[in-house]
Amino acid sequence: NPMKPSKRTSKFSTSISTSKKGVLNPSHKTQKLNLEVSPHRAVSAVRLMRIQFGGAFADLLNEKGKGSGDNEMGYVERTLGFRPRDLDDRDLRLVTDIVGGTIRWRRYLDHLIGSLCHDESMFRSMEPLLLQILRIGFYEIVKLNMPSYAVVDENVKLAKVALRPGAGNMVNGILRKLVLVKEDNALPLPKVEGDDRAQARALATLYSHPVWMVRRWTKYLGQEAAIKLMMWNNSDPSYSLRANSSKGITRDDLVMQLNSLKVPHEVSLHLDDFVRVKIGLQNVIRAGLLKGLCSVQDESAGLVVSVVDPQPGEEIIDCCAAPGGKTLYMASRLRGKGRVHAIDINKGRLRILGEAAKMQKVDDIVTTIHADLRIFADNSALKADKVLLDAPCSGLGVLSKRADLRWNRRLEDLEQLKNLQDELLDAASTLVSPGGVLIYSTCSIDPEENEDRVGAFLVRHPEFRIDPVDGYVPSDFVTKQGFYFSDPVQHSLDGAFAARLVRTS
Ligand SMILES: C[S@@+](CC[C@H](N)C(=O)[O-])C[C@H]1O[C@@H](n2cnc3c(N)ncnc32)[C@H](O)[C@@H]1O
Repeated sequence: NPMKPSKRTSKFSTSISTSKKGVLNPSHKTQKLNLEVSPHRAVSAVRLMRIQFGGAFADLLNEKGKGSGDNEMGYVERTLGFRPRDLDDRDLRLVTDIVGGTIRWRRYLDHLIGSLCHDESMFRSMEPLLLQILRIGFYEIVKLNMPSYAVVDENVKLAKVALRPGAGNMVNGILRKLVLVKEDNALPLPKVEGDDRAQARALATLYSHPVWMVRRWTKYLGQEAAIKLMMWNNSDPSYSLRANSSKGITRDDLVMQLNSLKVPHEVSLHLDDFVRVKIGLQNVIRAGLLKGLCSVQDESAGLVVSVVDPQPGEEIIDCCAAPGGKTLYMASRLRGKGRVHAIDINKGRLRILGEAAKMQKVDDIVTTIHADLRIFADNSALKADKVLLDAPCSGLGVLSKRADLRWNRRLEDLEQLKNLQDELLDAASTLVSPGGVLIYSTCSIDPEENEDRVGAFLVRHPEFRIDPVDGYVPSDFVTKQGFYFSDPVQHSLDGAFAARLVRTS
Protein backbone atom coordinates (compact mmCIF):
# COMPACT_ATOMS: atom_id res chain seq x y z
CA ASN A 1 0.00 0.00 0.00
CA PRO A 2 1.75 3.16 -1.19
CA MET A 3 -0.14 5.27 1.37
CA LYS A 4 1.22 3.31 4.28
CA PRO A 5 3.75 5.30 6.28
CA SER A 6 7.14 3.98 5.31
CA LYS A 7 9.59 2.53 7.80
CA ARG A 8 12.46 2.48 5.34
CA THR A 9 15.74 4.11 6.05
CA SER A 10 18.45 4.69 3.50
CA LYS A 11 22.13 5.21 3.26
CA PHE A 12 21.51 8.95 3.01
CA SER A 13 19.38 9.12 6.13
CA THR A 14 20.69 10.15 9.52
CA SER A 15 18.65 9.58 12.66
CA ILE A 16 19.02 12.55 14.93
CA SER A 17 17.47 13.42 18.22
CA THR A 18 16.53 16.94 19.01
CA SER A 19 16.39 18.48 22.43
CA LYS A 20 14.23 21.44 23.29
CA LYS A 21 17.13 23.65 22.36
CA GLY A 22 17.93 21.67 19.25
CA VAL A 23 18.38 23.46 15.98
CA LEU A 24 15.67 21.40 14.41
CA ASN A 25 12.04 21.59 15.34
CA PRO A 26 11.75 20.32 18.93
CA SER A 27 8.30 18.85 18.34
CA HIS A 28 9.85 15.91 16.51
CA LYS A 29 11.83 13.67 18.80
CA THR A 30 13.53 11.62 16.12
CA GLN A 31 13.94 12.70 12.56
CA LYS A 32 15.45 10.75 9.71
CA LEU A 33 17.01 13.69 8.01
CA ASN A 34 18.15 13.31 4.43
CA LEU A 35 20.28 16.09 3.04
CA GLU A 36 20.88 14.49 -0.37
CA VAL A 37 17.40 14.45 -1.82
CA SER A 38 16.09 17.73 -3.25
CA PRO A 39 13.53 18.93 -0.71
CA HIS A 40 11.09 20.55 -3.13
CA ARG A 41 10.77 17.31 -5.13
CA ALA A 42 10.22 15.18 -2.03
CA VAL A 43 7.58 17.56 -0.70
CA SER A 44 5.94 17.91 -4.14
CA ALA A 45 5.71 14.12 -4.56
CA VAL A 46 4.01 13.70 -1.19
CA ARG A 47 1.68 16.64 -1.75
CA LEU A 48 0.65 15.14 -5.09
CA MET A 49 -0.03 11.80 -3.39
CA ARG A 50 -2.18 13.52 -0.79
CA ILE A 51 -4.14 15.43 -3.40
CA GLN A 52 -4.73 12.39 -5.59
CA PHE A 53 -5.57 10.05 -2.72
CA GLY A 54 -7.10 12.70 -0.43
CA GLY A 55 -9.55 10.23 1.05
CA ALA A 56 -6.84 7.87 2.21
CA PHE A 57 -5.10 10.76 3.89
CA ALA A 58 -8.15 12.29 5.49
CA ASP A 59 -7.34 11.00 8.97
CA LEU A 60 -3.79 12.17 8.81
CA LEU A 61 -4.98 15.52 7.54
CA ASN A 62 -7.04 15.95 10.67
CA GLU A 63 -3.98 15.74 12.84
CA LYS A 64 -2.73 19.12 14.03
CA GLY A 65 -3.63 21.77 11.50
CA LYS A 66 -4.18 21.11 7.85
CA GLY A 67 -1.09 19.17 6.98
CA SER A 68 0.89 22.23 6.08
CA GLY A 69 4.09 23.77 7.39
CA ASP A 70 5.86 21.66 9.96
CA ASN A 71 3.07 19.13 9.91
CA GLU A 72 3.70 18.65 6.20
CA MET A 73 7.22 17.43 6.94
CA GLY A 74 5.61 14.85 9.23
CA TYR A 75 3.71 13.53 6.22
CA VAL A 76 6.79 13.51 4.09
CA GLU A 77 8.63 11.49 6.71
CA ARG A 78 5.79 9.01 7.14
CA THR A 79 5.30 8.57 3.39
CA LEU A 80 8.90 8.52 2.19
CA GLY A 81 10.67 7.22 5.28
CA PHE A 82 12.82 10.36 5.67
CA ARG A 83 12.49 14.10 5.86
CA PRO A 84 14.48 16.48 3.68
CA ARG A 85 15.93 19.74 4.95
CA ASP A 86 13.39 22.52 5.58
CA LEU A 87 12.10 24.39 2.55
CA ASP A 88 13.37 27.90 1.86
CA ASP A 89 11.37 30.50 -0.11
CA ARG A 90 12.67 29.30 -3.45
CA ASP A 91 11.78 25.69 -2.63
CA LEU A 92 8.29 26.78 -1.59
CA ARG A 93 7.76 28.58 -4.89
CA LEU A 94 8.98 25.50 -6.76
CA VAL A 95 6.64 23.23 -4.80
CA THR A 96 3.69 25.49 -5.70
CA ASP A 97 4.72 25.57 -9.38
CA ILE A 98 5.42 21.87 -9.64
CA VAL A 99 2.36 20.65 -7.76
CA GLY A 100 -0.02 23.00 -9.62
CA GLY A 101 1.57 22.34 -13.00
CA THR A 102 1.84 18.58 -12.57
CA ILE A 103 -1.84 18.37 -11.64
CA ARG A 104 -2.98 20.60 -14.52
CA TRP A 105 -0.85 18.73 -17.06
CA ARG A 106 -1.60 15.25 -15.71
CA ARG A 107 -3.32 13.86 -18.80
CA TYR A 108 -0.61 15.24 -21.09
CA LEU A 109 2.22 13.97 -18.86
CA ASP A 110 0.64 10.54 -18.45
CA HIS A 111 0.28 10.26 -22.20
CA LEU A 112 4.00 10.92 -22.63
CA ILE A 113 4.99 8.61 -19.77
CA GLY A 114 2.73 5.84 -21.11
CA SER A 115 4.17 6.27 -24.63
CA LEU A 116 7.73 5.97 -23.37
CA CYS A 117 7.12 2.95 -21.12
CA HIS A 118 7.95 -0.51 -22.50
CA ASP A 119 4.29 -1.38 -22.75
CA GLU A 120 0.83 -0.31 -21.63
CA SER A 121 0.75 -2.71 -18.65
CA MET A 122 3.97 -1.27 -17.23
CA PHE A 123 2.30 2.15 -17.12
CA ARG A 124 -1.05 0.85 -15.86
CA SER A 125 0.50 -1.12 -12.99
CA MET A 126 2.97 1.55 -11.94
CA GLU A 127 2.97 2.23 -8.21
CA PRO A 128 1.52 5.66 -7.39
CA LEU A 129 4.61 7.22 -5.80
CA LEU A 130 6.78 6.16 -8.73
CA LEU A 131 4.25 7.68 -11.13
CA GLN A 132 4.25 10.98 -9.18
CA ILE A 133 8.05 11.12 -9.34
CA LEU A 134 7.96 10.52 -13.10
CA ARG A 135 5.25 13.17 -13.56
CA ILE A 136 7.42 15.67 -11.68
CA GLY A 137 10.45 14.83 -13.84
CA PHE A 138 8.45 15.02 -17.09
CA TYR A 139 6.86 18.33 -16.06
CA GLU A 140 10.24 19.83 -15.15
CA ILE A 141 11.79 18.79 -18.46
CA VAL A 142 8.92 19.43 -20.86
CA LYS A 143 7.07 22.37 -19.34
CA LEU A 144 9.60 24.11 -17.09
CA ASN A 145 12.52 23.43 -19.46
CA MET A 146 14.79 22.79 -16.48
CA PRO A 147 18.29 21.37 -17.25
CA SER A 148 17.60 17.73 -18.00
CA TYR A 149 20.73 16.22 -16.45
CA ALA A 150 19.85 17.72 -13.03
CA VAL A 151 16.18 16.71 -13.30
CA VAL A 152 17.14 13.12 -14.19
CA ASP A 153 19.73 12.85 -11.40
CA GLU A 154 17.48 14.34 -8.73
CA ASN A 155 14.39 12.32 -9.54
CA VAL A 156 16.41 9.11 -9.82
CA LYS A 157 17.83 9.81 -6.37
CA LEU A 158 14.37 10.46 -4.95
CA ALA A 159 12.99 7.20 -6.40
CA LYS A 160 15.98 5.23 -5.06
CA VAL A 161 15.73 6.63 -1.54
CA ALA A 162 11.96 6.75 -1.23
CA LEU A 163 11.31 3.42 -2.96
CA ARG A 164 14.26 1.19 -3.92
CA PRO A 165 17.23 1.12 -6.30
CA GLY A 166 15.23 -0.64 -9.04
CA ALA A 167 12.68 2.20 -9.06
CA GLY A 168 15.55 4.65 -9.52
CA ASN A 169 16.79 2.67 -12.54
CA MET A 170 13.33 2.75 -14.06
CA VAL A 171 13.02 6.53 -13.60
CA ASN A 172 16.46 6.88 -15.12
CA GLY A 173 15.53 4.84 -18.22
CA ILE A 174 12.23 6.62 -18.91
CA LEU A 175 13.50 10.15 -18.23
CA ARG A 176 16.51 9.59 -20.48
CA LYS A 177 14.21 8.45 -23.29
CA LEU A 178 12.22 11.65 -22.78
CA VAL A 179 15.35 13.79 -22.97
CA LEU A 180 16.27 12.16 -26.29
CA VAL A 181 12.86 12.59 -27.93
CA LYS A 182 12.65 16.16 -26.67
CA GLU A 183 16.08 16.96 -28.12
CA ASP A 184 14.93 15.47 -31.45
CA ASN A 185 11.74 17.53 -31.27
CA ALA A 186 9.81 14.28 -31.50
CA LEU A 187 7.58 14.16 -28.42
CA PRO A 188 5.02 11.37 -29.08
CA LEU A 189 1.89 13.56 -29.12
CA PRO A 190 -1.46 12.89 -30.85
CA LYS A 191 -2.55 14.76 -34.00
CA VAL A 192 -5.86 16.62 -34.08
CA GLU A 193 -7.54 14.67 -36.88
CA GLY A 194 -10.41 12.28 -37.60
CA ASP A 195 -14.00 12.67 -36.44
CA ASP A 196 -15.21 14.99 -33.65
CA ARG A 197 -14.62 12.38 -30.98
CA ALA A 198 -11.05 11.64 -32.11
CA GLN A 199 -10.26 15.36 -32.34
CA ALA A 200 -11.68 15.95 -28.85
CA ARG A 201 -9.54 13.12 -27.46
CA ALA A 202 -6.40 14.54 -29.07
CA LEU A 203 -7.15 18.07 -27.81
CA ALA A 204 -7.91 16.69 -24.34
CA THR A 205 -4.41 15.18 -24.27
CA LEU A 206 -2.61 18.14 -25.85
CA TYR A 207 -4.25 20.66 -23.48
CA SER A 208 -4.73 18.26 -20.58
CA HIS A 209 -8.45 18.40 -19.83
CA PRO A 210 -11.15 15.71 -19.59
CA VAL A 211 -12.63 14.77 -22.98
CA TRP A 212 -16.16 15.73 -21.90
CA MET A 213 -15.09 19.32 -21.19
CA VAL A 214 -13.42 19.62 -24.60
CA ARG A 215 -16.55 18.30 -26.32
CA ARG A 216 -18.79 20.65 -24.36
CA TRP A 217 -16.70 23.76 -25.00
CA THR A 218 -16.21 22.89 -28.68
CA LYS A 219 -20.01 22.64 -28.94
CA TYR A 220 -20.67 25.97 -27.17
CA LEU A 221 -17.65 28.04 -28.17
CA GLY A 222 -16.06 26.40 -31.23
CA GLN A 223 -12.67 24.67 -31.34
CA GLU A 224 -10.49 27.78 -31.42
CA ALA A 225 -12.14 29.39 -28.39
CA ALA A 226 -12.14 26.06 -26.53
CA ILE A 227 -8.36 25.84 -27.04
CA LYS A 228 -7.88 29.40 -25.77
CA LEU A 229 -9.95 28.59 -22.70
CA MET A 230 -7.86 25.49 -21.97
CA MET A 231 -4.68 27.54 -22.38
CA TRP A 232 -6.04 30.04 -19.86
CA ASN A 233 -6.90 27.22 -17.45
CA ASN A 234 -3.32 25.95 -17.76
CA SER A 235 -1.69 29.33 -17.16
CA ASP A 236 -0.44 30.46 -13.75
CA PRO A 237 -3.36 31.97 -11.88
CA SER A 238 -3.29 35.57 -10.76
CA TYR A 239 -4.97 36.70 -7.55
CA SER A 240 -6.69 39.90 -6.51
CA LEU A 241 -6.66 41.46 -3.07
CA ARG A 242 -9.48 43.57 -1.68
CA ALA A 243 -8.49 46.35 0.71
CA ASN A 244 -10.66 46.04 3.79
CA SER A 245 -12.38 49.40 3.93
CA SER A 246 -14.42 48.34 6.99
CA LYS A 247 -11.17 48.57 8.92
CA GLY A 248 -10.36 51.92 7.32
CA ILE A 249 -7.83 50.42 4.94
CA THR A 250 -7.80 52.11 1.55
CA ARG A 251 -6.41 50.71 -1.67
CA ASP A 252 -3.57 53.25 -1.43
CA ASP A 253 -2.65 51.81 1.99
CA LEU A 254 -2.62 48.33 0.48
CA VAL A 255 -0.51 49.47 -2.46
CA MET A 256 2.02 50.98 -0.02
CA GLN A 257 2.22 47.68 1.85
CA LEU A 258 2.71 45.73 -1.40
CA ASN A 259 5.44 48.15 -2.48
CA SER A 260 7.26 47.67 0.80
CA LEU A 261 6.98 43.88 0.41
CA LYS A 262 8.20 44.23 -3.21
CA VAL A 263 5.14 42.37 -4.48
CA PRO A 264 4.44 43.35 -8.11
CA HIS A 265 0.83 44.46 -8.52
CA GLU A 266 -1.65 46.42 -10.66
CA VAL A 267 -4.69 48.29 -9.40
CA SER A 268 -8.00 46.95 -10.67
CA LEU A 269 -9.56 48.72 -13.63
CA HIS A 270 -13.02 47.73 -12.49
CA LEU A 271 -13.24 47.95 -8.70
CA ASP A 272 -12.01 50.71 -6.38
CA ASP A 273 -10.82 48.48 -3.52
CA PHE A 274 -9.04 45.79 -5.58
CA VAL A 275 -5.40 45.18 -6.53
CA ARG A 276 -4.19 42.36 -8.79
CA VAL A 277 -1.15 40.27 -7.83
CA LYS A 278 0.49 37.79 -10.22
CA ILE A 279 3.35 36.59 -8.03
CA GLY A 280 4.32 37.06 -4.39
CA LEU A 281 1.10 36.02 -2.66
CA GLN A 282 3.25 34.01 -0.22
CA ASN A 283 4.88 37.27 0.92
CA VAL A 284 1.47 38.83 1.45
CA ILE A 285 0.39 35.87 3.58
CA ARG A 286 3.65 35.80 5.54
CA ALA A 287 3.44 39.53 6.28
CA GLY A 288 0.03 38.91 7.90
CA LEU A 289 -1.83 41.19 5.50
CA LEU A 290 -4.67 38.70 5.27
CA LYS A 291 -5.38 39.09 8.99
CA GLY A 292 -7.92 41.83 8.41
CA LEU A 293 -6.01 44.30 6.25
CA CYS A 294 -7.15 42.73 2.98
CA SER A 295 -8.70 39.55 1.61
CA VAL A 296 -8.00 37.41 -1.42
CA GLN A 297 -10.96 37.84 -3.75
CA ASP A 298 -11.16 37.61 -7.51
CA GLU A 299 -12.45 40.73 -9.26
CA SER A 300 -15.01 38.55 -11.03
CA ALA A 301 -16.54 37.81 -7.60
CA GLY A 302 -16.25 41.49 -6.61
CA LEU A 303 -18.23 42.40 -9.72
CA VAL A 304 -21.06 40.08 -8.60
CA VAL A 305 -21.30 42.32 -5.51
CA SER A 306 -21.44 45.33 -7.86
CA VAL A 307 -24.44 43.64 -9.50
CA VAL A 308 -26.07 43.39 -6.04
CA ASP A 309 -25.12 47.07 -5.50
CA PRO A 310 -25.41 47.17 -1.68
CA GLN A 311 -26.36 50.60 -0.31
CA PRO A 312 -25.90 51.74 3.31
CA GLY A 313 -28.99 50.98 5.40
CA GLU A 314 -30.13 48.03 3.27
CA GLU A 315 -31.01 44.54 4.45
CA ILE A 316 -29.58 41.76 2.25
CA ILE A 317 -30.09 38.01 2.41
CA ASP A 318 -27.09 36.00 1.17
CA CYS A 319 -28.57 32.54 0.58
CA CYS A 320 -25.41 30.47 -0.01
CA ALA A 321 -22.96 32.62 1.84
CA ALA A 322 -20.02 30.57 3.08
CA PRO A 323 -17.09 30.96 3.23
CA GLY A 324 -18.19 34.56 2.92
CA GLY A 325 -16.22 36.33 0.21
CA LYS A 326 -19.28 38.13 -1.11
CA THR A 327 -21.00 38.51 2.29
CA LEU A 328 -18.02 40.38 3.68
CA TYR A 329 -17.58 42.61 0.65
CA MET A 330 -21.31 43.41 0.68
CA ALA A 331 -21.07 44.18 4.41
CA SER A 332 -18.15 46.53 3.81
CA ARG A 333 -20.17 48.37 1.15
CA LEU A 334 -22.98 48.93 3.68
CA ARG A 335 -20.54 51.26 5.54
CA GLY A 336 -21.69 50.12 8.96
CA LYS A 337 -25.43 50.64 8.30
CA GLY A 338 -27.77 47.78 7.40
CA ARG A 339 -27.58 43.99 7.71
CA VAL A 340 -26.45 40.91 5.80
CA HIS A 341 -28.17 37.65 6.77
CA ALA A 342 -25.68 34.94 5.76
CA ILE A 343 -27.30 31.52 5.29
CA ASP A 344 -25.38 28.33 4.55
CA ILE A 345 -25.91 24.59 4.96
CA ASN A 346 -22.26 23.99 5.85
CA LYS A 347 -21.59 24.69 9.52
CA GLY A 348 -17.80 24.61 9.29
CA ARG A 349 -17.67 27.04 6.38
CA LEU A 350 -20.20 29.28 8.14
CA ARG A 351 -17.94 29.34 11.20
CA ILE A 352 -15.08 30.53 8.99
CA LEU A 353 -17.38 33.27 7.70
CA GLY A 354 -18.22 34.35 11.27
CA GLU A 355 -14.55 34.49 12.24
CA ALA A 356 -13.65 36.48 9.12
CA ALA A 357 -16.51 38.91 9.82
CA LYS A 358 -14.99 39.56 13.28
CA MET A 359 -11.52 40.02 11.85
CA GLN A 360 -12.78 42.44 9.21
CA LYS A 361 -14.87 44.29 11.81
CA VAL A 362 -18.24 43.75 10.10
CA ASP A 363 -19.58 41.22 12.62
CA ASP A 364 -22.04 43.82 13.98
CA ILE A 365 -23.92 43.81 10.66
CA VAL A 366 -23.50 40.17 9.61
CA THR A 367 -25.81 37.49 11.07
CA THR A 368 -25.07 33.85 10.30
CA ILE A 369 -27.89 31.32 9.86
CA HIS A 370 -27.03 27.64 9.64
CA ALA A 371 -29.76 26.09 7.48
CA ASP A 372 -30.70 24.33 4.29
CA LEU A 373 -32.10 27.22 2.28
CA ARG A 374 -34.94 25.07 0.97
CA ILE A 375 -36.18 24.31 4.49
CA PHE A 376 -35.40 27.79 5.83
CA ALA A 377 -37.40 29.48 3.06
CA ASP A 378 -40.45 27.29 3.83
CA ASN A 379 -40.42 28.15 7.52
CA SER A 380 -39.16 31.70 7.83
CA ALA A 381 -40.90 35.06 7.61
CA LEU A 382 -37.61 36.79 6.73
CA LYS A 383 -37.84 38.89 3.56
CA ALA A 384 -35.56 41.47 1.96
CA ASP A 385 -35.35 43.85 -0.97
CA LYS A 386 -32.09 42.26 -2.05
CA VAL A 387 -31.48 38.52 -2.05
CA LEU A 388 -28.26 37.03 -3.41
CA LEU A 389 -28.14 33.36 -4.45
CA ASP A 390 -24.50 32.53 -5.21
CA ALA A 391 -25.36 28.97 -6.09
CA PRO A 392 -23.26 25.81 -5.74
CA CYS A 393 -21.98 25.11 -9.26
CA SER A 394 -19.47 23.16 -11.32
CA GLY A 395 -16.78 25.83 -10.85
CA LEU A 396 -15.91 25.57 -14.55
CA GLY A 397 -14.98 29.28 -14.46
CA VAL A 398 -12.25 28.84 -11.85
CA LEU A 399 -10.20 25.98 -13.30
CA SER A 400 -7.04 28.10 -13.51
CA LYS A 401 -7.08 28.56 -9.71
CA ARG A 402 -8.40 25.11 -8.78
CA ALA A 403 -5.82 22.92 -10.52
CA ASP A 404 -7.38 19.58 -9.51
CA LEU A 405 -11.03 20.50 -10.07
CA ARG A 406 -11.06 19.46 -13.75
CA TRP A 407 -10.19 15.88 -12.77
CA ASN A 408 -12.82 15.70 -10.02
CA ARG A 409 -15.78 17.06 -11.97
CA ARG A 410 -17.90 14.65 -13.99
CA LEU A 411 -20.48 15.40 -16.64
CA GLU A 412 -23.12 13.75 -14.42
CA ASP A 413 -22.42 16.38 -11.71
CA LEU A 414 -23.88 19.04 -13.98
CA GLU A 415 -27.32 17.40 -14.04
CA GLN A 416 -27.43 17.17 -10.25
CA LEU A 417 -26.19 20.74 -9.86
CA LYS A 418 -28.79 22.07 -12.29
CA ASN A 419 -31.59 20.46 -10.24
CA LEU A 420 -30.16 21.90 -7.03
CA GLN A 421 -29.79 25.35 -8.64
CA ASP A 422 -33.48 25.26 -9.68
CA GLU A 423 -34.57 24.26 -6.18
CA LEU A 424 -32.43 26.94 -4.54
CA LEU A 425 -33.71 29.59 -6.98
CA ASP A 426 -37.31 28.67 -6.11
CA ALA A 427 -36.51 28.86 -2.40
CA ALA A 428 -34.57 32.14 -2.65
CA SER A 429 -37.38 33.75 -4.66
CA THR A 430 -39.76 33.41 -1.70
CA LEU A 431 -37.45 35.62 0.40
CA VAL A 432 -37.70 38.59 -2.01
CA SER A 433 -40.13 41.38 -1.04
CA PRO A 434 -42.41 42.69 -3.82
CA GLY A 435 -40.40 45.19 -5.87
CA GLY A 436 -37.19 43.63 -4.54
CA VAL A 437 -34.42 41.97 -6.55
CA LEU A 438 -33.06 38.44 -6.65
CA ILE A 439 -29.47 38.15 -7.86
CA TYR A 440 -28.52 34.70 -9.16
CA SER A 441 -24.78 34.09 -9.59
CA THR A 442 -22.32 31.27 -10.26
CA CYS A 443 -18.60 30.86 -10.88
CA SER A 444 -19.39 28.74 -13.93
CA ILE A 445 -19.09 29.56 -17.61
CA ASP A 446 -21.58 26.88 -18.61
CA PRO A 447 -24.78 28.26 -20.16
CA GLU A 448 -26.79 25.38 -18.70
CA GLU A 449 -25.93 26.57 -15.18
CA ASN A 450 -26.34 30.24 -16.10
CA GLU A 451 -28.68 31.60 -18.79
CA ASP A 452 -30.65 28.34 -18.99
CA ARG A 453 -31.33 28.29 -15.24
CA VAL A 454 -32.58 31.89 -15.38
CA GLY A 455 -34.72 31.08 -18.43
CA ALA A 456 -36.30 28.07 -16.70
CA PHE A 457 -36.85 30.13 -13.52
CA LEU A 458 -38.68 32.88 -15.41
CA VAL A 459 -41.00 30.28 -16.94
CA ARG A 460 -41.81 28.96 -13.44
CA HIS A 461 -41.99 32.48 -11.95
CA PRO A 462 -43.70 34.98 -14.24
CA GLU A 463 -43.75 37.40 -11.28
CA PHE A 464 -40.03 38.06 -11.94
CA ARG A 465 -38.43 39.93 -14.87
CA ILE A 466 -34.83 40.53 -15.93
CA ASP A 467 -33.29 43.82 -14.78
CA PRO A 468 -30.31 44.41 -17.14
CA VAL A 469 -27.01 44.90 -15.31
CA ASP A 470 -25.92 47.88 -17.45
CA GLY A 471 -24.79 50.59 -15.11
CA TYR A 472 -23.80 48.15 -12.35
CA VAL A 473 -20.72 46.70 -14.09
CA PRO A 474 -18.54 47.93 -17.00
CA SER A 475 -20.29 47.46 -20.35
CA ASP A 476 -17.89 44.82 -21.69
CA PHE A 477 -19.13 42.49 -18.93
CA VAL A 478 -22.78 42.85 -19.99
CA THR A 479 -24.26 40.14 -22.25
CA LYS A 480 -26.89 40.72 -24.95
CA GLN A 481 -29.55 39.41 -22.55
CA GLY A 482 -28.54 41.91 -19.86
CA PHE A 483 -26.60 39.49 -17.63
CA TYR A 484 -23.14 39.95 -16.09
CA PHE A 485 -20.56 37.57 -17.54
CA SER A 486 -16.85 37.51 -16.84
CA ASP A 487 -15.08 35.57 -19.59
CA PRO A 488 -11.69 34.18 -18.46
CA VAL A 489 -10.10 34.58 -21.91
CA GLN A 490 -11.55 38.02 -22.70
CA HIS A 491 -11.20 39.59 -19.25
CA SER A 492 -8.27 37.64 -17.77
CA LEU A 493 -10.35 36.99 -14.65
CA ASP A 494 -12.13 33.93 -13.28
CA GLY A 495 -15.34 33.06 -15.09
CA ALA A 496 -18.51 34.27 -13.35
CA PHE A 497 -22.14 34.98 -14.13
CA ALA A 498 -24.92 37.01 -12.49
CA ALA A 499 -28.48 37.98 -13.32
CA ARG A 500 -30.69 40.62 -11.65
CA LEU A 501 -34.30 39.46 -11.41
CA VAL A 502 -36.88 41.96 -10.13
CA ARG A 503 -40.04 40.78 -8.38
CA THR A 504 -42.87 42.68 -10.00
CA SER A 505 -45.66 41.47 -7.69
C1 LIG B 1 -20.46 28.89 -4.43
S1 LIG B 1 -20.45 28.54 -2.74
C2 LIG B 1 -20.79 30.11 -2.05
C3 LIG B 1 -19.59 31.02 -2.02
C4 LIG B 1 -19.85 32.30 -1.25
N1 LIG B 1 -21.00 33.01 -1.71
C5 LIG B 1 -18.65 33.23 -1.29
O1 LIG B 1 -18.65 34.22 -2.04
O2 LIG B 1 -17.68 32.96 -0.56
C6 LIG B 1 -21.96 27.72 -2.52
C7 LIG B 1 -22.36 27.50 -1.07
O3 LIG B 1 -23.68 26.95 -1.09
C8 LIG B 1 -23.83 26.18 0.07
N2 LIG B 1 -25.04 25.35 -0.08
C9 LIG B 1 -25.19 24.24 -0.86
N3 LIG B 1 -26.43 23.76 -0.74
C10 LIG B 1 -27.09 24.58 0.12
C11 LIG B 1 -28.40 24.58 0.65
N4 LIG B 1 -29.29 23.64 0.31
N5 LIG B 1 -28.75 25.56 1.52
C12 LIG B 1 -27.84 26.51 1.88
N6 LIG B 1 -26.58 26.53 1.41
C13 LIG B 1 -26.20 25.59 0.53
C14 LIG B 1 -22.52 25.45 0.16
O4 LIG B 1 -22.30 25.01 1.48
C15 LIG B 1 -21.52 26.51 -0.29
O5 LIG B 1 -20.95 27.16 0.82
